[in-house]
Amino acid sequence: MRHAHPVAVVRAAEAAVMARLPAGTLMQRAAAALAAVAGRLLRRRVGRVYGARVGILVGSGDNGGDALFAGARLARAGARVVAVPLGARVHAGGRDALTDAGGSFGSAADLADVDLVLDGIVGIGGRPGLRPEAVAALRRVPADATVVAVDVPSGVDPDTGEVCGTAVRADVTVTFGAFKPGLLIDPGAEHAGRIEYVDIGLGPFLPTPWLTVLDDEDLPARLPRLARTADKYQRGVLGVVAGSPRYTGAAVLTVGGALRTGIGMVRFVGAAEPADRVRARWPEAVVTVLPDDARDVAAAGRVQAWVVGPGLEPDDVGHALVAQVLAMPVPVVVDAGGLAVLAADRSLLDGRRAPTVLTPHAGELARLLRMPPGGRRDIEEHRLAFARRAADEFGATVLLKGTTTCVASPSGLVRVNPTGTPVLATAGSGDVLSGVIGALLAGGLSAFDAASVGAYLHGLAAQLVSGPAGRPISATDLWAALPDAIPGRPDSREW
Ligand SMILES: NC(=O)C1=CN([C@@H]2O[C@H](COP(=O)(O)OP(=O)(O)OC[C@H]3O[C@@H](n4cnc5c(N)ncnc54)[C@H](O)[C@@H]3O)[C@@H](O)[C@H]2O)[C@@H](O)CC1
Ligand SMILES: Nc1ncnc2c1ncn2[C@@H]1O[C@H](COP(=O)(O)OP(=O)(O)O)[C@@H](O)[C@H]1O
Ligand SMILES: [K+]
Repeated sequence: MRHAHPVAVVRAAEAAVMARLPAGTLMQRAAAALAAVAGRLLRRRVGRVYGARVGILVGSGDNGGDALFAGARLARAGARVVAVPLGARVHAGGRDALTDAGGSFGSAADLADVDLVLDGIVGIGGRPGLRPEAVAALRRVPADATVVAVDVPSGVDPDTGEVCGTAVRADVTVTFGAFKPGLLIDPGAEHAGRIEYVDIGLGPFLPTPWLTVLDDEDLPARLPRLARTADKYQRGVLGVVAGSPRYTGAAVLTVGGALRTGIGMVRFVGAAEPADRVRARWPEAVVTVLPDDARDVAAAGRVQAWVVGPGLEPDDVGHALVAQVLAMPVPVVVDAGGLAVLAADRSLLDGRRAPTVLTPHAGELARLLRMPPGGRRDIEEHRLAFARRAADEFGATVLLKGTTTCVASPSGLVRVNPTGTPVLATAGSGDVLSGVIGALLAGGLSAFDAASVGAYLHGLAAQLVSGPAGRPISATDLWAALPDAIPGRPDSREW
């Protein structure tokens, strides 16, 4: 699992480590690692470091210092290094090291033929937005040069991933001591490129993180345990209230997502038209057709969790369905039409004790939070903050969909999903996701694990089926890929 820490926490840890070490030690650790990564990239690009051309964009702080010391190491290895100062000052030690090693200082015009650029404009001390001279220098960097951001791509807010105006777009970001939230969340994540984490010894001084990213190896221990003696009820039963005469496909997609994640049983409850479709596609689902007034969802039988909302119309019938489901003392995933019902009547969450997972995209969250026009954009630019705010306000786990899916718990924890891919931006893929999360909830996972593991598996399934070239997929393709996305490790699953 990867952890991220905000700037204030990183600074405090750095101060604690620096108090125990000779001055400059941390910067030398950072610069050595940075030079190693840059050297590797140069060898891949031009075959060697000797004679390669390196540009350094140097701001006035320690971020520029890191870049200059790394540049000195590259110059000693024979690279032709030119530094372009962009601030009022230049880190004095770094400046001397570079010139002693044979590097030079120049202007933005000297960047015209560089193979690789180190972005040392600003790091964790940067305020969002770059100054005009930095923007002008960036324009002089050849389009095909390899760009390596030092600690953070300059212009990206390290705590939030926000970008205001121009920001560096890096191929690789070499980050020191801890991941910063802004490297993991779009738009910052997109600017960071591949992230190389460098351990500079802050670990013992960092607190328990509130922001984490799951990795493949975290999954087996976080999946429902499949006991050798399990029967279908012990594995878990999911109730699905989805679809309407107008949106029949959502019901089929959601049920498919749940069945393919692995579950004891799915009970589908809905109107005649989606019910017929579900029965036809998924004979294994147990289907209850509701009368037109949608009374008595609970009569369908006992379940360990519900999904309510995909393809539901937010009319009186939709309201009655969501109200009945949320009144039951089991975990519930609310998606799509269910979120529209909630946006109009937030009192449906009053008095709920069992866990609730809300799965809005930015537009749905803007309506849930009753934001003025433009709210959707605001959310997309501040994804982390809004996911946390919504989780706090609704007392629910909130999975904010989109380019970087963020899962926030009411206790303030966040997991950022690393497996998302834009091929998922296709109608119906969200319906499949709600089924996946529902199955994990019914299997006994906590709301936070079910939502974050669900997003992880959903993204991985999309990657598997679409392949490295990002071939287009449709939502039903995810069904076939889901079992392959779920790691089966006998030792962790009690076979
Ligand atoms: N503190 C430490 O122990 C370590 C810090 N390291 C490096 O030091 C960096 C932090 O250094 P600093 O605290 O000096 O801060 P930065 O170098 O990130 O930036 C601060 C300087 O940039 C200027 N600035 C801020 N926003 C700007 C903007 N939008 N456009 C142009 N200039 C802007 C400020 O006036 C200030 O002079 C880290 O990101 C990392 O690269 C590493 O050497 C590892 C150890
Ligand atoms: N650019 C993107 N990168 C990664 N994932 C994306 C992107 N755009 C959308 N997604 C994912 O695709 C799914 C779309 O869900 P949703 O908006 O509910 O669509 P629908 O309602 O049509 O099923 C979500 O899981 C979302 O996070
Ligand atoms: K930087």
